[in-house]
Amino acid sequence: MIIGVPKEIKNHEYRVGMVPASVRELINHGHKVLVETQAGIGIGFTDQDYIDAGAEILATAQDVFAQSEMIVKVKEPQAVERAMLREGQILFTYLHLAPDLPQTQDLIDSKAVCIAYETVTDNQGGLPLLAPMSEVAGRMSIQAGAQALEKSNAGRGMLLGGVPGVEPAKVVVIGGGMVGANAAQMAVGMGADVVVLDRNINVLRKLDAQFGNKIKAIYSTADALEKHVLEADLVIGGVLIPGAAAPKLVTKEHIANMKPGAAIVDVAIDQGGCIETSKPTTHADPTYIVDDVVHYCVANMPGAVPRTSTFALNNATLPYIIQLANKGYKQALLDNQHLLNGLNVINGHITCESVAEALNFEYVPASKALND
Ligand SMILES: NC(=O)C1=CN([C@@H]2O[C@H](COP(=O)(O)OP(=O)(O)OC[C@H]3O[C@@H](n4cnc5c(N)ncnc54)[C@H](O)[C@@H]3O)[C@@H](O)[C@H]2O)C=CC1
Ligand SMILES: CC(=O)C(=O)O
Ligand SMILES: [Mg+2]
Repeated sequence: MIIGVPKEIKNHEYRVGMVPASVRELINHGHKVLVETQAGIGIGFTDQDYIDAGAEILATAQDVFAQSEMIVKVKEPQAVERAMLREGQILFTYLHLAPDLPQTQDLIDSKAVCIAYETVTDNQGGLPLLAPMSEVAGRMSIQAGAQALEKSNAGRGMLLGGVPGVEPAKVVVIGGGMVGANAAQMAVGMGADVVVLDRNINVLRKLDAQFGNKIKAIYSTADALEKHVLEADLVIGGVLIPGAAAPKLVTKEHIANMKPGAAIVDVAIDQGGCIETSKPTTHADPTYIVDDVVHYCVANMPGAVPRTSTFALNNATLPYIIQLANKGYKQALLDNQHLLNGLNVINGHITCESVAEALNFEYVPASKALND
């Protein structure tokens, strides 16, 4: 198969779909890899590194899209990239379609085969291609939140861990999954007072086993959420209903009643955000203020640490890229139900039920759409 790796074009996005070591694996399986010039330069990989791994370098994204049977990316395709997709071409990347009607409509119109990293599943009930970036974003959320709390950023002027004789900040993490557990780990390490809310009791049990009495793991009722959010200095939004738009758990009334200078980091912003006042921001201008509360809502947080993130992402995606390349999309999807769960759009049909529901499109089961 001919596999194409364009340079990412989202704001301050330096990750790349494949590192040279992944290219070498594909070449060893007998495939051809086309890489856009300078695609990896943001993390120190030169064109020569890709050539040494067996890739061919192309001058433009247009060339890569035109000549490749499968495009491997990191972030959702931007409008100019969507315009280059064609019928039957495989697109393997994050999509986050539920809050993004224009992208969804363009992918439907393209008739491409669009497989989303974030809805691929595994045997343990996890999301193996989302997990590594959730680890990164969860850990980063505490750094970002600590900065947002600084006075010069309009925060309350609090140090997360306090100092001897002065209370630490209260960090409230909503959603105790991959993002939430990693945020809690960092917040505990910095000496904050940490509460994690989740509505899955097994998740709360797991957190209890991991952290003991270093955190409070609380069942997430509307009551508990309101109490802890109003007491918080820093709120981390890390909930997910796979594929679906995030539920708006923190309302604009909550925000208005939070402490002046408190901060929120809405990591779930890529699925629309779990805070009513959230709107996506970029690394170039990551925060804004609503009712004296500092909002950080960057939708590609791992892009800030692209070296760590690209390797972590590639470690997870490579086996699936190889399956798709070796077998072709139809056989690879039919052979692996977990990869099939990643199929969001094919041949103009929406095959992810939660995306169809969020955007009012007809849902066509993947097994049916594959044979259309
Ligand atoms: N902004 C960014 O750069 C990044 C964003 N993310 C996003 O972060 C979000 C979280 O991802 P993961 O931690 O991997 O998901 P996960 O599935 O591991 O955890 C989500 C948790 O939310 C809980 N939850 C769902 N509804 C809830 C509710 N109403 N109240 C309390 N808890 C609830 C679930 O029980 C689950 O434990 C996703 O939207 C993901 O796409 C992930 C990586 C990077
Ligand atoms: C998951 C995601 O949105 C990211 O890594 O940018
Ligand atoms: Mg206020």
